[in-house]
Amino acid sequence: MIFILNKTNTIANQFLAELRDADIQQDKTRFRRNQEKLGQILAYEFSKTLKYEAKDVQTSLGTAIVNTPVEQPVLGTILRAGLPFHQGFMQFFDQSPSAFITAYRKVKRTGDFIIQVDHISTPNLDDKIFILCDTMLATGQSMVVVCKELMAQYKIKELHIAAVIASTEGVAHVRANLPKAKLWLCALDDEMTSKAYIVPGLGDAGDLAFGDKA
Ligand SMILES: O=P(O)(O)OC[C@H]1O[C@H](OP(=O)(O)OP(=O)(O)O)[C@H](O)[C@@H]1O
Ligand SMILES: O=c1cc[nH]c(=O)[nH]1
Repeated sequence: MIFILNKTNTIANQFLAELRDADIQQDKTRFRRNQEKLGQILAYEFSKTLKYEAKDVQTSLGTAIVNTPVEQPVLGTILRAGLPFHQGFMQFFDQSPSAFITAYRKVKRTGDFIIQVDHISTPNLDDKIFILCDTMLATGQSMVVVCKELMAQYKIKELHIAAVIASTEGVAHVRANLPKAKLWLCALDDEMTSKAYIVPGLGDAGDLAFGDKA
């Protein structure tokens, strides 16, 4: 299953346009805030797939019957670029626990890279619905390495992967290696540079949100 937000004309496209815009994205607060908004919107779309049960809510005048989710998903993100997008998910799933993973591209002398996972801090994911949020899904290698590491430790009930922008190559890599994962994207781009940056993409998500790395 793959859901792509910008296939439908909604206000989300304005946030996505601002996020990609090389001038507007110089405003770091707005850059992070637009990712939060897109995280909120995808969280809302995702929430339509949860199971709901009727709950009695006592108002000051009577009893309202409200359908509420049976369970909250566990959220997760890969530091550091994914933080604002994850924050958006957290604002809607505001009772969910979260997992944080440190992973980065370790470039070899040949120019190729491997994904180095340094640290995982997570609640128990056994029998949980888990949504891993990361801003960019470029080669898809970070997502696959991190998910495989978590799946080796836990029996995840449902795996969902959310990204603001994905490349077609990254989506193919995820599908080949994590066939049961469901994908939630804001946009899907066709190209990548030789250094595996998505084109047109938005540039370096981590640096734009938090500043250049030393
Ligand atoms: O699909 P992949 O090819 O594995 O690339 C995706 C990774 O790149 C981005 O992080 P970034 O490189 O901007 O790192 P940062 O969070 O440390 O800034 C993004 O948030 C992913 O974690
Ligand atoms: O396009 C890309 C690819 C990886 N990381 C980014 O920040 N941008």
